[in-house]
Amino acid sequence: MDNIEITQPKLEFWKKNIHLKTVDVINYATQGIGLDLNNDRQNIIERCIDDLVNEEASRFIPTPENIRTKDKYISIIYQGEGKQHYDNKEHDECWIKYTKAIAYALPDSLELTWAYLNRSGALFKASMFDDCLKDLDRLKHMKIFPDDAKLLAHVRALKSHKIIADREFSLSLRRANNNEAADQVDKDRILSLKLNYEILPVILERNNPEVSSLSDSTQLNYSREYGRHIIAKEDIQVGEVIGVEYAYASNIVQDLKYNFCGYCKKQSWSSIPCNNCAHVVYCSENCKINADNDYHRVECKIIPYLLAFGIKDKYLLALRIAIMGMLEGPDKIPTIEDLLSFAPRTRGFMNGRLRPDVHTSVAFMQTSISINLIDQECVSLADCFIMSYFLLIHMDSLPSGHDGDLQDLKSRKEFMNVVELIDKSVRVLMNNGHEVLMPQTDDINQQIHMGSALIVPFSLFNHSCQPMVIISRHGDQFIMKASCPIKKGQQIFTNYGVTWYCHDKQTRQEFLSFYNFTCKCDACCGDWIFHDKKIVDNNKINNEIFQTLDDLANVVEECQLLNKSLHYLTENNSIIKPDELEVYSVILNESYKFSNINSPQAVKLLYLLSNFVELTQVAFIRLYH
Ligand SMILES: C[S@@+](CC[C@H](N)C(=O)[O-])C[C@H]1O[C@@H](n2cnc3c(N)ncnc32)[C@H](O)[C@@H]1O
Repeated sequence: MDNIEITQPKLEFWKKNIHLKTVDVINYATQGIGLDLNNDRQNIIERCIDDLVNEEASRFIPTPENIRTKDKYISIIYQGEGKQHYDNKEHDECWIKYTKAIAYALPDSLELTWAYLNRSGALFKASMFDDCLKDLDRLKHMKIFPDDAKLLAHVRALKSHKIIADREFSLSLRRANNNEAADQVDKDRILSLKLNYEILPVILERNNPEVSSLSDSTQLNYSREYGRHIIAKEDIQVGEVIGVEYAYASNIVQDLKYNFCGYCKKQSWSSIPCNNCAHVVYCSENCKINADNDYHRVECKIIPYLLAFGIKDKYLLALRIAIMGMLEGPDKIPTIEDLLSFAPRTRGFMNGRLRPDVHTSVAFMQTSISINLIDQECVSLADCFIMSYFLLIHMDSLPSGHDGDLQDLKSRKEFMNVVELIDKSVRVLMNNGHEVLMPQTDDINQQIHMGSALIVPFSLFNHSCQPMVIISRHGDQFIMKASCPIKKGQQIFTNYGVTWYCHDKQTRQEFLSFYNFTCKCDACCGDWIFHDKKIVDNNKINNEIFQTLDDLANVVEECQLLNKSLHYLTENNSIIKPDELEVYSVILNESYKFSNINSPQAVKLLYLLSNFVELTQVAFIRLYH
């Protein structure tokens, strides 16, 4: 059942065909008549569509069959699978199946009542009593609530309340006896600490007047060589917060879409579904309303079709960005003339400031496509045609009974406008998007890939294989911190792939080929052989950093302590509070005094700090016990 969103063979064939056609056109346009993929974009898009409409096999966009959105029978199947996992005591698997049963059930249906009740049972078994009670509470508002279900719900609620009360009582007893040790080994307590761990939003002390989500210790510059980039206006210490921002738009990968709130991106166990589609859940009514207002009311109707076409997560996020632009209003989507009228440094500024929450700033972000990536380009353009088609159908901009003939569509200006808007969003996202990773409690060394985010001000930073910053995520807020001391006037570089510094030069340059520039960092120019990731893992870091230096006994000792505590924290699955990180930053600031900033040793220090920063983030939790 897990392959509900399978791509259908007819669509596969059509997509393949449309990709092949696009390959021909792009090859001819770029190599044959020398058009530029970046600057002659409109021309290339028009040529692609021209070619498609001349080809009978590509001309009609087929309508996917058996589109599954809310569906009583799918919900029932998931309930059955959930029950099997319940009997096998597989709590995590059981919970996810019941959540899917909730997502697919029709509003106010008997299936929805049973799905909530069953999930409350899974949560009860996994000792998630607060969430269990939330699900049971929802049942009170269900239109269909049979007596046998009512009785079960009532008994479960009573049991949950009793366990919660007993817990509180024993906790207060322990506190009264000051029995810290016993307190620490209480597994339930640790789990509930993690579940309820909230990090307050971080607020910058001094804001940059032009880019308010960056610190005033930074400045936005422009040069021909680097484009827009950020420099330090004053000396910056390790650990100093450089930027704090919410994503303009972000998404959750399909595999994890039932684990997280689709709006605020918190892991959520007692989630509620969208009323119309089965593809998103939320932690609260509030998040549901916000998502609908911002983008989901449009997305909701077309996502099932796009999933049937096998459109990938990144393109779906680009579509979301385009929809947000359309909903903000045509004045927020700049024209070509607007694009040309701005000075390069202040592109997209409004009243002298960059507004990371407004589509205009997104539309002015840098895009550049490498000629080496033709394949990706073709997939991308073909997907843009498909997304534009379904978007227009939903927005009722096409005549009724329209049969998907591209010839007819091509003559419509609104179709071409939408293709161009989505294509632009794809390119903005590819060039500026951030991968969002999350630590997980069961294996702290392996992060999970949660999704992607577009964080406008963070995209003003250029790349270096020796990054100077570290980015962590708290809910939908992203925090950038200095990972090494930065001198006044220096450009501040980030790393476009969090773990790239573990790879050799050739591999790094392959990754970077997409961005169309040659990295001139010391590691690339000097062709350093970066250490293998394993060497820097945990307890091997300490002595290596300082082995060539004689008189650093204190720093070595502190680093060893630091390393030991990291090891301890990792083993015990702990969370570090952001203010606790300060002490580590002090030690690292000291260490950097004795270690050349442009050296592989400095990368080891960076690795040490990133491990700590990782532990300040809430980890992905699975229900094991
Ligand atoms: C996320 S943007 C960075 C901001 C960009 N410089 C701008 O003007 O908006 C990525 C693009 O910046 C440029 N870039 C990034 N790192 C660079 C570097 N180290 N040297 C030169 N250009 C770089 C490349 O054109 C890349 O495609």
